[in-house]
Order: sequence, then C-alpha cells, then structure tokens
Amino acid sequence: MNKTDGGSRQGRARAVAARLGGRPLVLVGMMGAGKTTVGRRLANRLGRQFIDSDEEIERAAQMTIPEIFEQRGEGEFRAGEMRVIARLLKESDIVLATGGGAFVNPDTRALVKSEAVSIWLKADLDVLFERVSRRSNRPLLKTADPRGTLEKLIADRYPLYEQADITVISRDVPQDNVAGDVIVALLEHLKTQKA
Ligand SMILES: Nc1ncnc2c1ncn2[C@@H]1O[C@H](COP(=O)(O)OP(=O)(O)O)[C@@H](O)[C@H]1O
Ligand SMILES: O=C(O)C1=C[C@@H](OP(=O)(O)O)[C@@H](O)[C@H](O)C1
Ligand SMILES: [Mg+2]
Repeated sequence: MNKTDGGSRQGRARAVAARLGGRPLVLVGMMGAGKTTVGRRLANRLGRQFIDSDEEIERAAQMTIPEIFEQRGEGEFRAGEMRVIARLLKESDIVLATGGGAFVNPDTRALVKSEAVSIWLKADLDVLFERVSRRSNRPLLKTADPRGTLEKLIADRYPLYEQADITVISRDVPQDNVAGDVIVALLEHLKTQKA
C-alpha cells in the first residue's frame, strides 16, 4: 500500500482524490436517497466544491422547485435541469448532487457517463418514503397516493440508475457514514480503472 492508498479515513479520501484527477463526481438516485445531504459531506471529506443542481436551478430562476413546477411546468424544469447539469459538468473537482429525475434523461445520462464518475445512492421504498415524508417540497409526490407514486417511480427508474458507475446503499446510519461508504466504493472502482 503506498502513501495515497492508506487504509485510514484520510488516506482513503486522498487516494480517491488522486485517482479521480479533477473528474466530477455525480450522485444520482431517487428523491430521499440522500444525494444532497450525503453529497455535501462527501465533498467536504474530499476537499471538493459541493453543488446541488436543484439549488442552481432555483437560483437561476429565482423561484423554488415547487414554484417552477407550478408556474412553468415540469417540461421547463427538465429543460433547465439538463442545461444546468451540462454547464456544471465542465467544472472540475466538484461533487454534484442531481435531482432524482436528471439521470432519467438519456442526454444527461450520456453526458454524466462520459464526463464524470457516477454514484447511485440506493434505498428501498420504506426508507425513501419515510425520508420524503418529512418535507413537502417535492411536487411529483403531491398526489393522492404519494407512496404508490414513489413505488412507480422506483420501478421506472431503477433500471436507469443501475447504469451509474457504482452503487452505494444509503443506509439509515449517520450521513457521514454513508459518505464513508461512498469513498470506500469509489476507491475500489477507481482501482479497477486504467491509470
Ligand atoms: N443516511 C441517512 N439516514 C437518515 N436520514 C437521511 C440519510 N440521508 C438523508 N437523510 C434525510 O433524508 C432526507 C432527504 O435527504 P436529501 O439529501 O434531501 O435526499 P435527496 O437529495 O436524494 O432527495 C433529509 O431529511 C435527510 O436529512
Ligand atoms: O425525482 C425527481 O424527479 C425530482 C427530484 C427532486 O430532487 P431530489 O431528488 O433531490 O429530491 C427535484 O429535482 C424535483 O422535485 C424532481
Ligand atoms: Mg436533493
């Protein structure tokens, strides 16, 4: 084991940073998976800038996500999401948390696959439903049966999320531990890549 492949928490983070070069890290997965919160911790541990595509869209539009859906419709939100992510993927040394629908778009998915290392934060229906029920800021779940809607989205989207480079289970443990799981999985993945 050389200096940057150390088994310690810091050593692993350094090894991941070195093997990535500047390549962006992109978190994908369902609403409630923890992309925003775990992504922030991951960026912190890797010494990278954290960016959330939803926050970028809100800032550019000067509106919240529910307002954008209500006043402009999902189509316009998706078009903005695609543009924002394409712009952000030109940056290096970032951790980008996407919204749950971003990787569903074939163009965005292709771009993420070619420009970044992608991580699917995976959680099951019960965990996701419990987490998204804490807040009412997700317009797609404003239905008569939000749990059923979430279940349907899972069925539609899991085959696409599976195309991410690595999959990490977003367990119900402190978010910093999930960030640690991502670093371990990333290191394993990067070791299998050509230098
Ligand atoms: N590992 C975890 N354990 C418990 N709660 C979590 C975990 N990860 C995220 N959460 C909580 O779940 C909710 C959704 O997390 P968030 O990061 O917004 O998910 P996403 O961006 O994927 O929709 C937040 O309230 C967050 O604090
Ligand atoms: O899954 C989706 O289609 C969406 C997920 C949300 O982001 P999070 O996954 O961060 O909740 C946000 O982009 C919007 O409400 C649509
Ligand atoms: Mg989020």
